[in-house]
Amino acid sequence: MRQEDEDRQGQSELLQSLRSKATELLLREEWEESIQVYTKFIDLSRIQISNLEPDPDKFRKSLCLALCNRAEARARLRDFLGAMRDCDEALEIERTHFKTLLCKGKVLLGLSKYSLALECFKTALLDPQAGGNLETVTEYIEKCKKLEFQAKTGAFDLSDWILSGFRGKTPELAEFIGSIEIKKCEVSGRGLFATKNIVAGTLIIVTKAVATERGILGSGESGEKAQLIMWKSFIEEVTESVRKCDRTHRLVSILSTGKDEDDLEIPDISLFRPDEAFGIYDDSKRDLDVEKLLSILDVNSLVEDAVSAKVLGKNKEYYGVGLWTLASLINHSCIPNARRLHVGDYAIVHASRDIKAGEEVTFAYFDVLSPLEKRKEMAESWGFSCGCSRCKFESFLYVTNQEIGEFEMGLERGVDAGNAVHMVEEGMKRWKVKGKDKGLLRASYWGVYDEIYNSERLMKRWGRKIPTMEVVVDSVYDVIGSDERLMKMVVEEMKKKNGACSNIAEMEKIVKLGKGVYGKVVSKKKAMKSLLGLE
Ligand SMILES: C[S@@+](CC[C@H](N)C(=O)[O-])C[C@H]1O[C@@H](n2cnc3c(N)ncnc32)[C@H](O)[C@@H]1O
Repeated sequence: MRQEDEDRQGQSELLQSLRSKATELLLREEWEESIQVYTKFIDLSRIQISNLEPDPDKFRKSLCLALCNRAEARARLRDFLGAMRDCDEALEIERTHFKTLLCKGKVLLGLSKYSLALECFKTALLDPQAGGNLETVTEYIEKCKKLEFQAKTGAFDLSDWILSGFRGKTPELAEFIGSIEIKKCEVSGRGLFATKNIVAGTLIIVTKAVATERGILGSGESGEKAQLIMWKSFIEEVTESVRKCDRTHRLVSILSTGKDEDDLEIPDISLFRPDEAFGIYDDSKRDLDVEKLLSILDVNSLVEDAVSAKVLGKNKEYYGVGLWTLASLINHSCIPNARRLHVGDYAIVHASRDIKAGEEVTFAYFDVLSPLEKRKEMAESWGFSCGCSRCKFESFLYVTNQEIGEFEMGLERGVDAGNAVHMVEEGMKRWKVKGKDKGLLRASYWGVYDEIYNSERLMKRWGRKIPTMEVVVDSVYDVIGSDERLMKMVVEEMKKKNGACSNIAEMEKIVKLGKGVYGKVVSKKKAMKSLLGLE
């Protein structure tokens, strides 16, 4: 045998063994290792092709398949950009390579690029291999259409999942940006502002996490330790996502570190739209400033079971922390108008009461059904001093009315809740607190209102001297929007009076509160009733 032929045979055997090894690793789901072996195979194949072997087509075909398989492994490791590059190279070799088109479509779906994904799946149908996989491709096509519709309209429907008791897979959602823009905010840095009137319950954004981490926290020292471990993995995950994707890097580096907020850039909202996103192939890996990233995570990470959020599905059982870039531009207010709903890795931000065009969209970082001093402490632990109009109003009221301080001291000594509510209501007449502002103080002293309306004994004694629960709930809703505690109070009252059924006006009120807590995510009445705990 000639030396040349021997070399060729040697190369061919080497390629053969690399391919078998890589396939085996892929089947064993050892993604990193299979990528390494496929890379060796791909490099060697390229050399063979450029050496103008007698049968370059044979090499091209196997190169196409190897690229496709490496793309699959990269996608599993969430290296979407690497996967996209492999898919594109494979498709240059074979324009309608079925497996590659399927993989590219799935990657594009992962990047929330629904229309491009749809094109891929439609092209896949042209391949003869599609015949045996028609059902899979058709399912993907339907999914792309559904997500594209959600992304355009903001119409999401979780009814069936809710009615099934959250069984099965968590629904996949589209990313959606409603009628909002990013503007300079008077209070601090930038914020999100409504560009149109937004009705309570309307979805404002649906956004996928850069990273999330969940776990079960015990109490005491072990709980703290578990939280530290979770935080460490969360930081690693964010670092990884930022390192792998230039777009994520860009979006995360826009976020506030809590310092010099007034000098921050004001990005255009389109930067956050996945379909308009810049260079999905541009992954010029940047050095990460670790200190900056840690400050960003400190200021912007959100916990899923926060007071202004609800978690649906199995994640409810865990403590979860995550980073949602667009939601990170939402400021805190003690008179918030929005809330979050967490479904899988998505955060759904919706109006918790009507929002006027031009108004800033805000949610509560901490419990705003608390008195001013308590709120100040909580804001401080978040690293800022709250500049909202409610804090300004209440600070002024405290300075001008010494009585309020004395009343609060009485509360600390454990004054009877009925007496306390009566004192606040009478006090508001002397302090000239009128109209909507009454809701602010009722929200501040919600604890005693809650106690009295939940106690038959106290209601018998004080009921006639204080406003009705409905009046108080309405006035608190007007200023802080819907809240689970308001909703539950009205539901319980209705159940006490009429059993599970109610008159239309009461039911409408409960649904309004429910939409404010959960957002408009159901089309079926039964599903809303189940969320409200009425079924
Ligand atoms: C998650 S960021 C919110 C967006 C931020 N304003 C920006 O420009 O990126 C949280 C930071 O915003 C500021 N902030 C949010 N709500 C505030 C409020 N009610 N009063 C004062 N500062 C606030 C604080 O500096 C806080 O650390």
